[in-house]
Amino acid sequence: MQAVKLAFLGAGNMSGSIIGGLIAKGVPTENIIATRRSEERLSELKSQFSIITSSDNSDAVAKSDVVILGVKPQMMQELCNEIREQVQKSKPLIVSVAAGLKSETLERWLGGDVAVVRTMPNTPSLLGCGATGLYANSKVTGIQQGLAEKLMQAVGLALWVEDEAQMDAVTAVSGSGPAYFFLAMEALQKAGENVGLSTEVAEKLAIQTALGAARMASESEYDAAELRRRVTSPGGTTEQALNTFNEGGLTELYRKAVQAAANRGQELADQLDN
Ligand SMILES: NC(=O)C1=CN([C@@H]2O[C@H](COP(=O)(O)OP(=O)(O)OC[C@H]3O[C@@H](n4cnc5c(N)ncnc54)[C@H](OP(=O)(O)O)[C@@H]3O)[C@@H](O)[C@H]2O)C=CC1
Ligand SMILES: O=C(O)[C@@H]1CCC=N1
Repeated sequence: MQAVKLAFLGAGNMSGSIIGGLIAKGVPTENIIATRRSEERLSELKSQFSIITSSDNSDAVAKSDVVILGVKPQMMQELCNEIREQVQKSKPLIVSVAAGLKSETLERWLGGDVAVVRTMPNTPSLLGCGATGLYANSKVTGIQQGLAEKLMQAVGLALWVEDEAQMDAVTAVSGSGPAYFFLAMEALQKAGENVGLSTEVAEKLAIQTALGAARMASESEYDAAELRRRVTSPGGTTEQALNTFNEGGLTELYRKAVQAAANRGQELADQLDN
């Protein structure tokens, strides 16, 4: 990754998280160009990361080996129109982080015969704790595939899917997933306040408990179900809480929520593909 020139087009929340994660891993800041339309936000990015910033997307493409498309799905066709000519000239590897949009659609918007890796990262990439699903179209060479994998591995876990349709499932589980856990922390904090804790104490306990549970699930030889059982004393306090979650249909609620997110990915693809 050290010598690879990277362009992040549309460097907002998601791309900013990847950029931060890459810099923390030692990727040279002079090899990273980030674009946005807002000059104010560009100077914020420059002062935050000391990277090269620009509002000229085509010029950023011309100077890069790998181009990360980081705009919202609804803005993607406009961006592709803007960079198509340069992409056809210099043929960089295109990496999309957009939800829903299929690699075939992106390739067509970019004029055809373009190597596209569709990815679905998440914002914990900022801390090197990301989780990214990747899918490569048929134009991606082995070397480019390795490059995309290294890029995402630098900021966390990177897993390839063989069937592009699974990218909507990845989006629904890990792309959107951090928000589910943030919501759980918010809810646990509020519930803690309800049983008498101060906001500050409830917040700290909720966050540390989430961190501890995630680390245990990740590092322990036991799976989450066994770890859960080990907290749950028969006739004890946890059992009462878990019974309440079960009565409220928490597992079914997760199923529905993840299904709704996956459906939305598909819907976005159908709406935007033209
Ligand atoms: N947020 C998340 O957790 C995740 C997001 N994603 C995907 O990442 C993509 C971006 O999401 P997110 O980072 O949240 O969105 P943001 O709005 O934070 O970032 C996108 C940025 O793109 C810039 N932009 C829009 N059009 C252009 C253009 N033509 N040229 C240059 N810059 C442009 C905008 O900045 P300005 O107005 O200054 O131009 C905008 O802030 C989406 O496709 C989403 O599906 C994927 C995984 C997780
Ligand atoms: O909410 C979204 O559409 C994007 C994709 C995954 C996370 N954020």
